[in-house]
Amino acid sequence: MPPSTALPIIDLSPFLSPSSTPEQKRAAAAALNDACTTHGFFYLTAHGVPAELESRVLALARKFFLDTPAATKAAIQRLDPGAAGGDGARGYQRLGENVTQGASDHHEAIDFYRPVEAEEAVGGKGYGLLRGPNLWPDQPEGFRAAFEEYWKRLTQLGDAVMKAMAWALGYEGDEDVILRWTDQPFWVARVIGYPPLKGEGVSCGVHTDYGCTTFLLADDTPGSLQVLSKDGEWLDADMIKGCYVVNIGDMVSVMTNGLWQSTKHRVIHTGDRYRVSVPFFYEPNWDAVIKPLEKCVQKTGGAEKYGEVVYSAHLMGKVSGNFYSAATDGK
Ligand SMILES: N=C(N)NCCCC[C@H](N)C(=O)O
Ligand SMILES: O=C(O)CCC(=O)C(=O)O
Ligand SMILES: [Fe+2]
Repeated sequence: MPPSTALPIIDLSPFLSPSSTPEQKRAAAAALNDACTTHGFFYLTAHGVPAELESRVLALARKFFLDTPAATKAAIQRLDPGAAGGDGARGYQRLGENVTQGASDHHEAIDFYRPVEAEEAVGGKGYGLLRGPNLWPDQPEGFRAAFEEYWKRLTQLGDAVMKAMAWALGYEGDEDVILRWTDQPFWVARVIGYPPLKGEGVSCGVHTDYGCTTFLLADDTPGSLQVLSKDGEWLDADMIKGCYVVNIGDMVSVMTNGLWQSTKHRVIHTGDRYRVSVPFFYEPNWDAVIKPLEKCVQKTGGAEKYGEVVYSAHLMGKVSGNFYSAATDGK
């Protein structure tokens, strides 16, 4: 079997449809449990997000990176917290500005987060980390409307997957034990452009995602995203038409007491095309205090392997180390 088909394809539509039976939900939840136990990565089919909307956001992302002037990108440049207009996290980041494991990533991107009531500006200038407004490009036409519509759909899909997780973990009659952590999900969305690597380097270094569930939509460039299997082998996770590549994040490792682990992955994009991807990260509430679920503790030997984790603290710890400082990198 070629490595690209090694990840399972699963259907969680019983959690999207109001007319499904408990049996259908149980079968879907069992497949999810399998996929999350074995890989932490899977393909999600029958997700109900319109293909037209998916093509539209991918095309707009490509246009933003390849067809807009440098000034359009500079106008929404990510700035360090405290700098005028900056919250350190939201906005455009130039090629090489994102850092993973101490090395520069060969991609450019715009990062967006769930909108929050902007904090008081720090010292009358900027915002605290992650507390500013999203920065929207004024081109291409229709960018904001399309992505807002897309993320609304993805938030609903994320809600459904959390329900499926609750069932899969034994909380069929008690979903709220988990859903209370995600009723105001502090989602993250990236719009990423990858010029091909020339020689050394990585497009995005090895990492795990931070929160609950990542839904990746990318163009059809093959052989870029790679997933580290439990036996230490890198598997290709190429896009399959009509499916998302889905993976679980660090907060799911905590909730499940390690029963399901967030899986390492990386992007190495060679070849001669410019690759575009638009991952949506469905995450816990900003102030969720995540801790191992009782039933998961029982299934994993009876001892808690993780203490309580405040999601915002985990996120800020990650984000604060993700960038070369815009103020000091001399550009
Ligand atoms: N919100 C999420 N999950 N973003 C993933 C970014 C991964 C790369 C980042 N430089 C890092 O080192 O984590
Ligand atoms: O672009 C991709 O294929 C994945 C990017 C990724 O892993 C991330 O941004 O967390
Ligand atoms: Fe990732």
